[in-house]
Amino acid sequence: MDKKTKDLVNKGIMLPLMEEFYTIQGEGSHTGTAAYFIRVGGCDVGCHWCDVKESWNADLHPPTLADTIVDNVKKYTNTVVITGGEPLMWSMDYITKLLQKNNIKTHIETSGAYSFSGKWDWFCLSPKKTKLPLNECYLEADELKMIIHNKSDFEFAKEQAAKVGEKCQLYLQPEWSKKEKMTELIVDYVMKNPKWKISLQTHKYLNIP
Ligand SMILES: C[S@@+](CC[C@H](N)C(=O)[O-])C[C@H]1O[C@@H](n2cnc3c(N)ncnc32)[C@H](O)[C@@H]1O
Ligand SMILES: Nc1nc2[nH]cc(C(=O)O)c2c(=O)[nH]1
Ligand code: SF4
Ligand SMILES: [Mg+2]
Repeated sequence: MDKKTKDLVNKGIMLPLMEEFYTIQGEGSHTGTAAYFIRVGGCDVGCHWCDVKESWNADLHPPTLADTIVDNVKKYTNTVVITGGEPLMWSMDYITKLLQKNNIKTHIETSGAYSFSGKWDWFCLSPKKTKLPLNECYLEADELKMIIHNKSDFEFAKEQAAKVGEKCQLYLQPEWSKKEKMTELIVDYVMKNPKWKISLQTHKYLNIP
């Protein structure tokens, strides 16, 4: 990467773009809502069950101007979900300001493991044991989405819920490869602990991106 491109990526004016697609938000609070997804490359949180490991190496994804991405979004809808990889590895200030200037609602999917940036209409925090969220990210969470891969993840979910604000919505989502067993446990847990709700990866059941 030349120096000029590197500089633009550092400022968030360009982002390593893995893919962009118009689909239905499959998870969490906005499940069922049409949204344009922007998947940014780069992540070193290292979840062994991650369903987009191809995103991890940022060098494999071409630096793309945020202005070009926003022009694409405008053709489709008024809600964007920025995901990854780990979007907060990059400055989200430039792209989110530009999106909001164009009356596009900005949603993020993040582990919260990197410093907060951006202006968000919806902040979905999905903490990981391997690299915990920074305190500044807990404060921003509108939605806490805990992935349940084994029984001990319920205890981790409880600990993480103690760190978010009162208005934050709480979700338990079965890890896809363990979904039969974990969904059953989550159903039982939610009935006993009704402040939690269940989130399913509905796009995978629908066979859409
Ligand atoms: C691929 S991640 C990208 C955003 C960010 N790195 C994060 O983890 O929040 C998007 C969402 O998918 C969830 N996820 C990833 N792999 C999953 C799996 N195998 N089963 C269920 N959810 C998964 C993550 O926890 C996160 O909420
Ligand atoms: N339809 C759909 N909904 C999603 N919600 C969160 C996703 C993600 O990978 O961040 C995702 C995704 O990849 N597809
Ligand atoms: S933090 Fe997100 S993108 Fe990174 S490995 Fe975990 S699930 Fe995958
Ligand atoms: Mg996904």
